[in-house]
Amino acid sequence: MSVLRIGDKVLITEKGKNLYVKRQLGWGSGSVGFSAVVEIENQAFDMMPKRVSVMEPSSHPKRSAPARVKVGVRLRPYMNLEESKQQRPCVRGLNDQSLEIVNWRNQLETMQYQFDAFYGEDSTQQEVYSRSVEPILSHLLDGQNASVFAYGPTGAGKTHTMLGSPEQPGIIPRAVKDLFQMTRSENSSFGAHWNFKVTMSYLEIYQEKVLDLLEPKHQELPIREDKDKNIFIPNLTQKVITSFSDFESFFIPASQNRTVACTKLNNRSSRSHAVLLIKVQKSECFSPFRQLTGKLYMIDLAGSEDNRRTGNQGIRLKESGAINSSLFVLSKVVDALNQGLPRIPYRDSKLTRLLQDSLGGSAHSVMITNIAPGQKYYFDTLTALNFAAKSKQIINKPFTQETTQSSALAPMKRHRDEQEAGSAGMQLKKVKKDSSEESPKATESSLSTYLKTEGLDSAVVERLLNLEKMLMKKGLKGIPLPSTPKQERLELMKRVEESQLEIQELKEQKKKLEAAFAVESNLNKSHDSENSEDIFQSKLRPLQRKAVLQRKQAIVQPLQVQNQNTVESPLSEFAVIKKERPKRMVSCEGVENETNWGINVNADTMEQARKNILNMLNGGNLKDLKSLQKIGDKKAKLIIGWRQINGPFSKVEDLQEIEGMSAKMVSSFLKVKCTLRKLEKKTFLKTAGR
Ligand SMILES: Nc1ncnc2c1ncn2[C@@H]1O[C@H](COP(=O)(O)OP(=O)(O)OP(=O)(O)O)[C@@H](O)[C@H]1O
Repeated sequence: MSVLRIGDKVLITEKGKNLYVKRQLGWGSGSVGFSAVVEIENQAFDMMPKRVSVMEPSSHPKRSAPARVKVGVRLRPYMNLEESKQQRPCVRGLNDQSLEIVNWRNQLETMQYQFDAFYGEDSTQQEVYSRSVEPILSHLLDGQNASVFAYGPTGAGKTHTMLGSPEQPGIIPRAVKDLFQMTRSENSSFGAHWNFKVTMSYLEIYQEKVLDLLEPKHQELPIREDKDKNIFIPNLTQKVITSFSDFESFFIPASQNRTVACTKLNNRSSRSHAVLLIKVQKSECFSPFRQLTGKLYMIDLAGSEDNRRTGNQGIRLKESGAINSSLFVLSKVVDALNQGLPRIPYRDSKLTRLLQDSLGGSAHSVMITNIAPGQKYYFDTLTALNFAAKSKQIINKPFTQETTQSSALAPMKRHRDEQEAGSAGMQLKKVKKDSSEESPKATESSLSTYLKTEGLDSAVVERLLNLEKMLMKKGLKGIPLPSTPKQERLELMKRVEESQLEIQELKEQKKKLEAAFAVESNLNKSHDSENSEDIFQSKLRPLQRKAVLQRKQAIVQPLQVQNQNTVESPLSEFAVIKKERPKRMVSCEGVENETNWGINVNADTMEQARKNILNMLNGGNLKDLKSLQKIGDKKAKLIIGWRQINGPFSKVEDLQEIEGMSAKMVSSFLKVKCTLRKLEKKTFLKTAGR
């Protein structure tokens, strides 16, 4: 291999495959060596995972050239004159790509670094933006991801670079403005060929918690990964924005939610990493109805902090610990990527998990490393420069996120997208729907919730009926189809059909049950009002008839009285008579007994009993009521409760209005069988004792 010079374009072909070359380079006195990627000439990534549309295989899968992480270094000016007079800067720019810093081991030497861009103290916001950021924005409209992040020690100018001020707007406002401009000009040059939908989300990672800045919630949000290894945050608020002023209306108040505090090194020091996500969805208006989705992450990292100098204590110290440890993991990730390790520790911190796509992932990434000029920042600056030098070796593998919709569904989906993008007044509702879109698996939440509860017996009828009502109201065609993959959509349709069948079956079952219930209650009435002979004419089977009879007899089975034809009850309301025809009885144990006794209740007695029971129902206390047969504590309380709400019972039948009181039970009161039994005992015992 021949000797290469910096900037040389290298292309080594091995068995028809292109490779790219890394080599060790040294600058200046040669005291520091670090590696740099000389150049990448590609076509070399044939083995890259091929993204296939989840809706329908795209006819034009697009792969992009591998893209190295681009690194720019920005040197902040001295912030006050005093400081600049007292200290000599420790860093010096050499040209628009390189700089040098004094070697602390040997004051006579400097260490030189080369990056994609170097921005000196006098650099403007516009310069940083147009050189480092603007070139990657076009990838978004091609359905690729991009990310820009500011890294560096506390107080070095990260927030200034990313956000800036109204007078000196930073990367974020400039990029958003340009994105809208780009969508407009794309349509003006190609006619209204594409429909654009732009959304934004904004979050912070504070003490290892992901928090929504657009709609702050109390709990942290989880980070998830879908089967295609895309990172997403379920339930993160997503706002549809149609203009830059729309963006500002959400972003400015949300920025106030970010955790900022005063430290010795910065009056407004960011205590969290802030991540702004802008998603651009581009849907083709005509066949083949392609849909391209590009995401732009703009990240203002919290600065690394040397707590001997920040003076941090208490909560500030805790925050600082979280910031430093996540930045430490970030540097481990970069090391692992550079060493080609099989395991990259993305999962070791929330920050690296979110940056997974930006470092070693699919995004076109730009890192702006901010450094400060003062001597007191020397070691922070050195650390930051070394991190930046390592990062620029990372190769990302961008791809185009393209799907093709079937022509039948595309206009429907487009219509829905247009509605969503067009009506600013619906933002809140949209957010909920849109946030779930972050997950390619998630579908319209209401429908999927419905499907999940489908199996529940108690709720199923009501839910199915609601669905049916909805279908009746709108008709299947009226329901906007969820933005799900085709297969999932077909499944949903199938389940709706099944649900309708189930509704039908349930309705039929309900009818049958109602009919059966009606028969049973008629039967009960007839049992209670007619004499036992009628039972034999009923539709009951012989064994059942026998059992009913026996039950009846068992209840009225008299006591120890024998050899008496009639015994007058001392209360004289009840006449206990001896039946002419002995009846056979089967006891519970199945032993046949014979008894001669039954009770006949005359009409007057019945009327009297009715009054007595009514009096007891209206005036009886808990204990009195419990003395009635089959009335336990619960039912007695219910009777008292009913009385308190509805006033006195006007007739004994009112009891049926109480839950658990059947017509049969009421009827048994009327026949006074239960009371009889108690009275009989007393009476006959007394009589027998006479
Ligand atoms: N290039 C610049 N030109 C003018 N002022 C700057 C520049 N860079 C930073 N500043 C100023 O320096 C101060 C610190 O900057 P900034 O808050 O952006 O630092 P930071 O790196 O975000 O700090 P932290 O990590 O603590 O949040 C601010 O007052 C900012 O306005």
